[in-house]
Amino acid sequence: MSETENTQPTIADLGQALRDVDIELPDEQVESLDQYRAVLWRWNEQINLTRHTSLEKFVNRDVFDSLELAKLLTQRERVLDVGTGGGVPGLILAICRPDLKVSVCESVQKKAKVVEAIVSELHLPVTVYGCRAEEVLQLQTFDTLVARGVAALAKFLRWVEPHWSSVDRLLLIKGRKWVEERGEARHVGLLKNLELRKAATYLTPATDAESVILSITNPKSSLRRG
Ligand SMILES: C[S@@+](CC[C@H](N)C(=O)[O-])C[C@H]1O[C@@H](n2cnc3c(N)ncnc32)[C@H](O)[C@@H]1O
Repeated sequence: MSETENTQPTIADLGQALRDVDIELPDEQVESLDQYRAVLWRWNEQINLTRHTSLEKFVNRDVFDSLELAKLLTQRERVLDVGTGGGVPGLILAICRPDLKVSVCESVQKKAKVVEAIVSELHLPVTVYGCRAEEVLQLQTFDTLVARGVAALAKFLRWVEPHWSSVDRLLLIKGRKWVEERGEARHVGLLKNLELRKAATYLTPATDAESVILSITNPKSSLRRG
């Protein structure tokens, strides 16, 4: 049976879809992920939060990307997901890495309210900010900012530029255009005082599209780990 937006997958289906891409998670995390998927898809009928409305895309894109990020996060990091949309990667990180202190921000109020409702329904220990990341960084400090699909590198770096004292590093999920984006950011001098490295490269299951996770730090940031 092909999956469409109207099918109702079961938790057994999700467990199998995860195993198909070699993801093994404790049963309770699979259960929470499945609850998240169900609630997200329910809200998605009212407000556009995700285009990934098949189990395959949920696993191969959303869960897979989030777990690639999770591999780069150390125990108990304070993480801010910038532009979380429907909660990716922030809510998936909160489910699969309960040691992390996860916050998410979303500048579109309607979306942020839905994410708040999802967090509350799933009893996730996640702080939701219904505002722009730049505003959150005026109030709070974080070890790592994570983001997927939010802005081109130069734009993102402009947002963070005045706030490096509030953040230790950025971990940004990017597709194949990352080299072009790095060129643009370099061209306008935004990478001059920063260290950028490719922290991970992986192929998205089924499509085999290459993704990278860029790690960007500011050696002068007062939060830098020793
Ligand atoms: C394309 S969606 C990606 C959502 C999610 N990260 C994902 O990968 O499915 C980008 C989201 O970032 C939000 N956004 C854009 N700029 C932002 C900012 N400066 N601070 C917080 N959210 C922002 C948008 O409202 C939008 O919901």
